[in-house]
Amino acid sequence: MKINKICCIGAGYVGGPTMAVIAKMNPNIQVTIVDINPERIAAWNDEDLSKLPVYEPGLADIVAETRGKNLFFSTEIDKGIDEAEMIFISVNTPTKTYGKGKGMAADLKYVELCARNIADVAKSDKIVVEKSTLPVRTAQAIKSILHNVGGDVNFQILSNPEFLAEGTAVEDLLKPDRVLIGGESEGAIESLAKIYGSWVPDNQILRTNVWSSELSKLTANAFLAQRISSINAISELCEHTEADVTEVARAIGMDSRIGPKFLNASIGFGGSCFQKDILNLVYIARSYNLQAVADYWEQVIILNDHQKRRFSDKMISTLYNTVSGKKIGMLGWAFKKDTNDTRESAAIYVTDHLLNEQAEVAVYDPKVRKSQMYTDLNYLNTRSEEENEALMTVHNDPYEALKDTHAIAIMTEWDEFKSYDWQKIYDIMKKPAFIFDGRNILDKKEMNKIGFEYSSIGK
Ligand SMILES: NC(=O)c1ccc[n+]([C@@H]2O[C@H](COP(=O)([O-])OP(=O)(O)OC[C@H]3O[C@@H](n4cnc5c(N)ncnc54)[C@H](O)[C@@H]3O)[C@@H](O)[C@H]2O)c1
Ligand SMILES: O=c1ccn([C@@H]2O[C@H](COP(=O)(O)OP(=O)(O)O[C@H]3O[C@H](CO)[C@@H](O)[C@H](O)[C@H]3O)[C@@H](O)[C@H]2O)c(=O)[nH]1
Repeated sequence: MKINKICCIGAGYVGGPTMAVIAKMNPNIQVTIVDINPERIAAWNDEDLSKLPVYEPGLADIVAETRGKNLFFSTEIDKGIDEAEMIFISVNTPTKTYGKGKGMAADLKYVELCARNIADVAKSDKIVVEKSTLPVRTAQAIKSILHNVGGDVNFQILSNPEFLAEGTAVEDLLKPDRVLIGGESEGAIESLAKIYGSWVPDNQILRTNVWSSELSKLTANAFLAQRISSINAISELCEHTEADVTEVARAIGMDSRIGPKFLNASIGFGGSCFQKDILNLVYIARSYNLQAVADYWEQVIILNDHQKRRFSDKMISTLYNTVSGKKIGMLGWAFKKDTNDTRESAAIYVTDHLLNEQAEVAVYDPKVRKSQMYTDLNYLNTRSEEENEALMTVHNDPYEALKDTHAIAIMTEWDEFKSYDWQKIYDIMKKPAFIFDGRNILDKKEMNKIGFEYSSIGK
């Protein structure tokens, strides 16, 4: 099928950047991104590109180049579906917070709503592409909905999971390691492959069956997260043995079978994907009664929770077993650098733990909005919104946040933190001045020379 018009349902961290790059690389295809959230669409349409709802290096330039030409953002979902030959479903698939599978399974209600919406509106044949991360065999459910509600319109369903990482989304989209397309219909697969083919070499466009494609996405995230939990487990052992986790990571990473990437010990992984997708994998394994498989992958999450917890526990024990009434400066709230996304960020959990111990937390992050930080904390429901506002302050200036603090916790590896005037920071802190570097970004010797009590992960 020749594709002239694409519609993407979901203008989020995946839909926005992915479609912007598809539009840039395919100037003859009209791409419309639709969403039920009018504020989000208004932000994507904002003249002021600094107000785009997703911050990603390089994204604003691509939006500036394509928006209004062949890239459009709209709340008119039905119109978008009706006009397009190919529809991407790129809505959120969070962990269920209710009912069967609560806390484990992916909540597919938004995906199902999209399928029903497409079935209701479509008057001509469509290729429906699963872009959201979905449990293996979801395409079956989408197919069943489309075929049972959709009259005599012909639907082809493809799985095309997205592998971009936040903070490097544009780079990842422009130079993907691979593009994965799972499907039954060769024609539909090739229609989508042609779109990617305008910038991705054909040997990097992998064609598989639908189920392999769906399962590969969960598996890729499980393997990546497993590497982080593995090195984080070793980091704790390093702290007891005078081994240095950075040296260990370098030593093992030079084995070409292991490779050097994704071996940075940290405060624990965050982000909207790893935890959600592994919990989903565990849930799926249990649903097939594969207990050993489920237990194996669940351990990745258990270790990650342990890593976050032991970081705040170590802060408290080092600060003479009490942080009550002490001001703690927190550098970074985003789950990693170069993004404004805070979903599942370790900073949220560490702050909550410190507030339970009656600390006062003063936060600075270069890209995350104050309102988002309070939303994240309030979502945990640990204490009232008023209490959270009284105990946690948010600052636009890092030096102001760090003034009169007893300790600093580095939660995100933002580059700018490395170039701060650490002598000046030392001077404005209470003494002894402690730094807990959850990202291993500062130089221990330099910090000790200034006078800091410095501790990091796995050293
Ligand atoms: N964030 C990432 O880096 C990333 C990377 C790869 C894959 N994924 C997967 O991609 C999917 C989307 O993730 P995201 O981070 O973009 O989510 P997101 O929450 O940023 O965006 C989802 C958007 O979908 C919209 N939406 C929900 N239901 C809708 C409906 N019925 N009609 C129209 N719009 C609707 C929401 O309003 C929201 O704007 C998830 O399945 C996620 O697991 C995410
Ligand atoms: O060596 C490392 C690498 C990462 N992290 C942390 O792990 C989390 C996730 O990082 P990253 O994977 O870079 O970002 P995401 O945007 O969550 O991307 C992951 O999740 C996406 C959503 O499914 C996938 O598309 C990507 O391929 C996959 O990398 C962050 O908190 C990082 O700080 C570490 O602690 N150590």
